[in-house]
Amino acid sequence: MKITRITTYRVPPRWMFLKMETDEGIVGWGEPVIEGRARTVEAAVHELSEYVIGKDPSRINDLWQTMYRGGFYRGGAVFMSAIAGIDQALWDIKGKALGAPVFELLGGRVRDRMKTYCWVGGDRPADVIAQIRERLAHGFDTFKMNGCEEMGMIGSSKAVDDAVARVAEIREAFGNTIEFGLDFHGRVSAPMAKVLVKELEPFRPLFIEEPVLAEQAEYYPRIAAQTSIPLAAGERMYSRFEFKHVLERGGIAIVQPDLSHAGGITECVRIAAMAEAYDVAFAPHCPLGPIALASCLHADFVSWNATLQEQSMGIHYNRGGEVLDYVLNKEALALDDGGYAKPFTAPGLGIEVNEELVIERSRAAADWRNPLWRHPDGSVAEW
Ligand SMILES: O=C(O)C(=O)C[C@@H](O)[C@H](O)CO
Ligand SMILES: [Mg+2]
Repeated sequence: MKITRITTYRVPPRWMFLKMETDEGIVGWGEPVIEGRARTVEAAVHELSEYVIGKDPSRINDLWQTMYRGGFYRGGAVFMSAIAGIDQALWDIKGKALGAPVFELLGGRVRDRMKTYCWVGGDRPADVIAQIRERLAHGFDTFKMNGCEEMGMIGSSKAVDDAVARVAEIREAFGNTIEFGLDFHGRVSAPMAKVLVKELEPFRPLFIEEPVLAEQAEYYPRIAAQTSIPLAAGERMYSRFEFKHVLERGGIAIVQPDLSHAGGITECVRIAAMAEAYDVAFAPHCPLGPIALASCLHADFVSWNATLQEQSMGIHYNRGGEVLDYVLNKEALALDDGGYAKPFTAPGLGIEVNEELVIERSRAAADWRNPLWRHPDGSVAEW
């Protein structure tokens, strides 16, 4: 079998799908994207396709290594996202060619179902009580929200008190009947992370995500030393070679690589295995579309230390497009009571992409951009 063509489709709300065709008629789908830089990743996909077109799609490992090492320069968000989408499509093709779901090709399932969580609260966390109630009614009991709004390097007591009050209100309303993670989203400086974590300790959030920016990873062990709250990070780390330093230094209890940013299924299953060796949990980041989510779930089903899966149904970013819009066999991504995903039964990634809708919506796909926030003094604020 040979790969004959790679086509990319930028689609609302902010995703990109990749269609990989072969000379035997088997088609694979991937989701290479950096939210807000879709066109850049698209260019990288088509540059990397020079290594892929005409090749045997069954040789995933060699194609992966060729894309990663072949261009001398390597790593980073753009190229690792481009590799990720191509990798996902290769696994989709392999599964379809062999008539097996991808998790079977990776050694089979370690679990019968996978726990997922959903977002509440939006960019500026608000109305979280009402949104938790609404999601509870649909069977979810595990949530994530932004921990704060903009935060100065040395933030105000009001900003700290607002963050703590929101969490106190949640615990007041729901006690321990729900779990929730707090995403600091890179908005919090190292000094302020120490302040916030101390104030949040009594409310026991399930985890604190990106307690500081990935480029401040040396603070993870120092922050971990002052709190019992598990720290999570990984959405802005792009390969085993970045995660190894974090795992060696310690401090992170949950790694959250994104299957569409960190080299795809091939790389993220390896990252999960590395994390397991350090007794660190695996909880893939996935605020994206159905192909990314399916890829995550295959990695979850074969990774013993997979604990929680992010999924973006109903997330505040999904304007103009939702996860199941682009899936014909929607039941494949149906979440049972408690937000559990069940194993795929169809071969490959296990979802049937609605290609007609993808093509239609790609025709007028706006270029999504994240907001550019500024502090009161006019300086750029981390979003
Ligand atoms: O889902 C998460 O954990 C996030 O931090 C959301 C962020 O990744 C945006 O998708 C960036 O565009
Ligand atoms: Mg996050």
